[in-house]
Amino acid sequence: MPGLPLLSKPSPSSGSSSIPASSSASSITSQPFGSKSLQRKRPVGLSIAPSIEASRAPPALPLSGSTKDGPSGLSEAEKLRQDIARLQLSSSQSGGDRSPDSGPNSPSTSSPTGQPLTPTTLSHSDSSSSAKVVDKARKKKDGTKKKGKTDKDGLDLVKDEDLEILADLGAGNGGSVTKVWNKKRGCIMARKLILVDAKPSVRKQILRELQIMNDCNSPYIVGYYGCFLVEVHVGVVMEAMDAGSLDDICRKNGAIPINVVGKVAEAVLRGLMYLYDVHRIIHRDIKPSNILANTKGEIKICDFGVSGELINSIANTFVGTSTYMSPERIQGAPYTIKSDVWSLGISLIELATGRFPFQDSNEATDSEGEDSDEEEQTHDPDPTLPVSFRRPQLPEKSNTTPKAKKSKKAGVSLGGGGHTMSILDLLQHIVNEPAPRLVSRKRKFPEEAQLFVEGCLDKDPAKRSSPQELLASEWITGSTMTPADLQEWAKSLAGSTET
Ligand SMILES: Nc1ncnc2c1ncn2[C@@H]1O[C@H](COP(=O)(O)OP(=O)(O)OP(=O)(O)O)[C@@H](O)[C@H]1O
Repeated sequence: MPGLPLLSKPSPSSGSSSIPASSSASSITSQPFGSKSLQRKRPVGLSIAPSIEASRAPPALPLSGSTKDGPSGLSEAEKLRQDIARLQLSSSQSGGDRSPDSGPNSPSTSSPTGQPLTPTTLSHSDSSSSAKVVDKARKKKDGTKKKGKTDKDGLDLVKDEDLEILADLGAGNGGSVTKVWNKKRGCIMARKLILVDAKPSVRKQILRELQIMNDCNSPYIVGYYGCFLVEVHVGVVMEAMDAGSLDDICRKNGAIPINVVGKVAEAVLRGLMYLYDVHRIIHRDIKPSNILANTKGEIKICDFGVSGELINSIANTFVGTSTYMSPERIQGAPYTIKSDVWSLGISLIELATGRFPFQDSNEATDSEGEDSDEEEQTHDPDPTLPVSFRRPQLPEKSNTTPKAKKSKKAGVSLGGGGHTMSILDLLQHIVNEPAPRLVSRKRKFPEEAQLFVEGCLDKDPAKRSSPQELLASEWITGSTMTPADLQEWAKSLAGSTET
């Protein structure tokens, strides 16, 4: 971004705006990413958008603590209540697409004991079916009337009192996710509870996510069934993906087979293209924890909290900063769909090798699953290149682990606080050093897969492959993996939530 101040690592006493007031020298040196190699070789001349720092979220202000503001005299909490009510209404009006047996976004139709209630078929790997879905969604956007059930009987309005809690599924920066049984519909769903911050910017972000989820209908996007307010939380009810997120899968099972990773790549690209073509949005937070799988063999993306609308753009603000972020995003250049392509490339290396690519090969941990490559070297093996950076250890993730812990292990989010310097170091590395590659000392990856990842990770976004080009690549078109194979893989995973 032109005119940005250069970012050098300031000392705590420098008074630079790059360092939060609470940072201390010890907190800087104790950061997990603060590798020796970095201290030896400090990149110079790097410009990182100052808004990365601005993205560090202030503490949440609960609804009850909100004050009246604005000319309307309504408190932010009241505005949120009204917005949620409007969204509930629009969800129920589009309820025909959300009944349990209504296609790609159908919820998991097993009883809590695992007995299937309504069998569904797998169709997403068929590209023509994807085109039809895009077409359908486009018509929907154009105002074509939807078929199906309306909310006459209130069936489609998901209410908290209809949900029986079965198990914890995980926790993120935004809230916790629980597996629930919808007594009224007789099916399993996932409920995410987000602590409401009454600040307008946060309210806007939550509503943006809900609106996007509400508008989406794609086999590559996690289905959405409704939202409601519960005390100081917004409850979001969505499709339960019973094999969990890919970061969990990787953590429990080690590296994912490369042919499955190819299918992950295809599903994510189709999801991104759906968002872009139909809704004019870019995801902006592609990473393994936002890619979910189920035992039907489906792979879908979720988490639109930081998705940016291309029209009426908020695209130059930094939100959702993470280590999956592309070099141009780190430097404050405008977001494009190619930034998501970069994040996909980094995610694919992580899934295929079982390790985050920016990790010092000497510091691999044994907590990455038995299949992980302890001797992994995902960077160019040329010894003259700088040593890559260490990712913090990945302890076994408990479903009840608070996000604070998860942030610490992953060290990926500036929003979590406490990792600012180390992550800035990593961001500098991403900008200044060669991109990682899909290589392994232990495994031989197909050349087509390596070329695909190389296409994702060109540091110049103009030269980076587009989703269309990637979908047409040999790795994707030449895949021999069938939907049944994918289903078999998903069913074989340890820890699927319905076993
Ligand atoms: N629809 C779902 N079905 C099954 N599991 C889910 C679902 N949504 C989320 N999860 C699980 O809950 C975890 C937390 O999800 P959440 O979206 O709150 O945060 P995250 O994506 O892990 O992290 P961040 O907040 O940094 O994006 C996920 O990692 C995943 O394991």
